[in-house]
Amino acid sequence: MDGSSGERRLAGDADSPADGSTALVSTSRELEDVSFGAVVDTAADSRVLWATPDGLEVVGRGVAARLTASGPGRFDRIRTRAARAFDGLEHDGPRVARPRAFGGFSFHDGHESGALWAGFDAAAFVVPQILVVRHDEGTWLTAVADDEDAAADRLGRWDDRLADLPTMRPSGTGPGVASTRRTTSREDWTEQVETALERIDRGDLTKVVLAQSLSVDLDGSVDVPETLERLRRRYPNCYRFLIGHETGRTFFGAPPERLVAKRGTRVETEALAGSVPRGETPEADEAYADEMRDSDKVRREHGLVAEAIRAQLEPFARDLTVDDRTIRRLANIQHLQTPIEATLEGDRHVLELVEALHPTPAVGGVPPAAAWETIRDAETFDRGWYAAPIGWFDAVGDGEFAVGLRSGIATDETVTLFAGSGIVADSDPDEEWDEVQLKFRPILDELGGR
Ligand SMILES: C=C(O[C@H]1C=CC=C(C(=O)O)[C@@H]1O)C(=O)O
Repeated sequence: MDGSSGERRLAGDADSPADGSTALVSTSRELEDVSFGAVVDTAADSRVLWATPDGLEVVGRGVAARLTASGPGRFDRIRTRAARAFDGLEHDGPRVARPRAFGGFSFHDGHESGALWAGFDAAAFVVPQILVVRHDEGTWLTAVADDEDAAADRLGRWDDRLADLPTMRPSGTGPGVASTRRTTSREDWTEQVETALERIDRGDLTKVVLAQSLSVDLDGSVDVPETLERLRRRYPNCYRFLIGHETGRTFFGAPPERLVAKRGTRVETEALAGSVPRGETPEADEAYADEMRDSDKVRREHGLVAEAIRAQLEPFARDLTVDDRTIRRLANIQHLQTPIEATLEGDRHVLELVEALHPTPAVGGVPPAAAWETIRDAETFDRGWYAAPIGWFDAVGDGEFAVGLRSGIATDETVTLFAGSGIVADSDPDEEWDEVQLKFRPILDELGGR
């Protein structure tokens, strides 16, 4: 943080401004290029990185406003607090460089940030003091502060600071993996899957996504921005995110799955569920894809997700289109994907859609209550923010959220990874085990020092 102004904290149960302050002011300037990793690499303060497959990249530092909430009303409370934080906001710059609140939610609303997730509340967003945004419209630096002079001053100081940073930064190699520890043994996993299958057999449950975590001790410090840069090269059609907390913990990942994107009344989402590996040859690749398309089990698993998203979105929509299923190919895995688009009936905040959609049965299950109960009974680790909505929203309630998959939480020399898979009737515990291991690979490979 540059220390010239305090943060505005909007938390607790009172919805009055915490500091009685006036509106936020923001100002932008176009930049020559800058290395995004370099902007967030050594920060000990709050830092965020957000990048989408369509090429938007944003990094942020410091806290102009912090919004936190807990419990079942957390989506609503964040919205109320955001309205106060953004009330009267004056932005001098292009739309792409406007202030946005970045952050996310925990998977469960009853989340309490224990040791692993220290600093990560059940809902937490920051409006950064400094944003660097890159899109087709160029690269922009934005400063946010409590008044015009402070914003202009911050902009000037960061412009000078960025001029000293490299425009290219080597993406390096991973620190190397010293050892890994599982929270779920193979025996425990088999038992968890079999218990879920019994519930499915009894008719209490149709689908549940069970997960595992893998704790990785490294040979040296992890550089999360560098790791994300390497993930960008291997997984260019995935999101990338980093949420770095002052506690020194950083949640990061390269998820393939969009939860929702909203601009005005246009909404885009997708069902992404069903997985097979990549083949060694184009023929083997296609054979796996065919196997997935033809599998009754995968079709059921996927269909439940598409149907739940359609049903959740319908009450908000004037029209809604469920497109044809396609195969989504990532470097190490293939998924079944159904794009879903809608036009909203009226003016909505993206967080209303996030609340309606989370968790989709791609990460939760059907029916939701029985799936949540099964997850709580089965899992021996704290999901925290894994598989939960991660993204941003702006002053008018537009925004974009990914599902926090293919993710991990890092401290200096450890990273805890998370991955899961959908269990439906006919699931085989051994095949589901293999699928989970495949989903650990993207980050594990980049940590391994290949
Ligand atoms: C739960 C995860 O993946 C979800 C997304 C795509 C495919 C999935 C599957 O085939 O089970 C999962 O629903 C994860 O990556 O941890």
